[in-house]
Amino acid sequence: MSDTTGEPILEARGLKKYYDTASGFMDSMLGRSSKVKAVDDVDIELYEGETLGVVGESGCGKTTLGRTMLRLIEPTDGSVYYKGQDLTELSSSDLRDVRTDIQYIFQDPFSSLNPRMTVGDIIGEPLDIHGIAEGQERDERIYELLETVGLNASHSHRYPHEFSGGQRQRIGIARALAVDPEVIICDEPVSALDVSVQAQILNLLEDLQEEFGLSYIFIAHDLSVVEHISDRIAVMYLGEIAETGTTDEVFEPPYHPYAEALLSAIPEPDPLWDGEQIYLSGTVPSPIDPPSGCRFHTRCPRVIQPEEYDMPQEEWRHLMDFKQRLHASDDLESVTETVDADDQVDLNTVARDTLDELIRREFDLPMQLSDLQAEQIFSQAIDRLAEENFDDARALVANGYQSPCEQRNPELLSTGTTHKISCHLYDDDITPATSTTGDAVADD
Ligand SMILES: Nc1ncnc2c1ncn2[C@@H]1O[C@H](COP(=O)(O)OP(=O)(O)OP(=O)(O)O)[C@@H](O)[C@H]1O
Repeated sequence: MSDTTGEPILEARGLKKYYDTASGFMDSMLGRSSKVKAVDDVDIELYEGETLGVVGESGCGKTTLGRTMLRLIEPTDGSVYYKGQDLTELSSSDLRDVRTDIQYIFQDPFSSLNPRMTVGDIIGEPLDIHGIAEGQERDERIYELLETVGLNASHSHRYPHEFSGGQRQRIGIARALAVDPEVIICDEPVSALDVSVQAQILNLLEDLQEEFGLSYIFIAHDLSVVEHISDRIAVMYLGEIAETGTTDEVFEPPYHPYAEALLSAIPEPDPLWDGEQIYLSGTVPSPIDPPSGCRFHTRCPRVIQPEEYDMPQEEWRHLMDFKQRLHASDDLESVTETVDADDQVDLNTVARDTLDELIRREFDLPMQLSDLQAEQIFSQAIDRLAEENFDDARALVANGYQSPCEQRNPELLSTGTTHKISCHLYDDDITPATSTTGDAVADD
């Protein structure tokens, strides 16, 4: 178990990585580029001997965070401290020395090993690069490493294609161990493997941690993978940290609504979640133009209603979905894309009331919204859409249905000594229609 009272062994402060999407010289010259905000102002700490799980859906920036921390990718801004030393300020030769202390295990054991090298040379390469051992000593070290990760010394003469996925990941682990590191960043090391093999690799990593006193950052898209291996967890969403705390804190209320949804998606028979699975609207938005305010508001089941409204939470979520679809649509086909395909209505000649019904069906809204003011706005927006006046419909909905969550980015707020959540539900300045207390929020 880690000691989180001392200084972190590895720490990111205000770390940012914005990728430039300009595809060539002309794009750059003409200013035709935009920034992919893959990691956006992230603070995390890794303490000695602990495992920090970093979790989030595909595209949330986990790999970019892991690689930027080791400067395999250059950060755009911010600092990474290893034992107090800022890695972003090191020259490449000083950085090479530090790289023996911090190693990286890649997600895909199939592509991360050079197919033309023997296993012995793959594991021996870091020994050569860092001048750690040569000749007989090098061979012995390779045999020892192979045995440490559960393979045989005789495997050193074989090639990667002769091994299974789990065995290849063991080879990747042996290569990382060769330089006697202190920290290993494990980037989804088991997600390409069968479930039974996953457990073996996780056990191996845990055994190695104990034997060598290693500290891990363990990246995964699934909370169930990090549940047993992590001392602490950071949940990432669209380049930012949504929630962080000890594993127990993250697995218990109060929850960030995103973490809660990930938790509810853990397949049976995990006893930690006994509610229904929470389904999120849509997919992760583009990090080129992330949503305003809280980045999760476009999908959040608990997105806060304006104080003047009083309607069931699900209805409000569906109204927000309608608003977002309208924002991105220029024709009625896109607004009614699901029901339209079923009904084959001619939208060029559709009657206003039929359109009203189609849109309510598309967004699972009742024929009369629970809140009178919200209903009036909806009805006026349908009038405008029936006239194909998209601009006015969009403006009505944009002004009428505004969540406090869209207006400013929530801070990471402490809800316990080590537990932090970035969500306006826990922000005293904002009064949601539902209760603000953690347990009440989590249990309804
Ligand atoms: N070299 C690059 N150039 C431009 N955009 C990139 C680059 N690498 C990653 N991205 C984008 O940055 C965002 C974060 O990607 P990243 O791979 O870090 O996420 P992730 O959470 O690790 O996802 P996955 O689990 O799929 O690897 C994504 O939108 C991705 O498309």
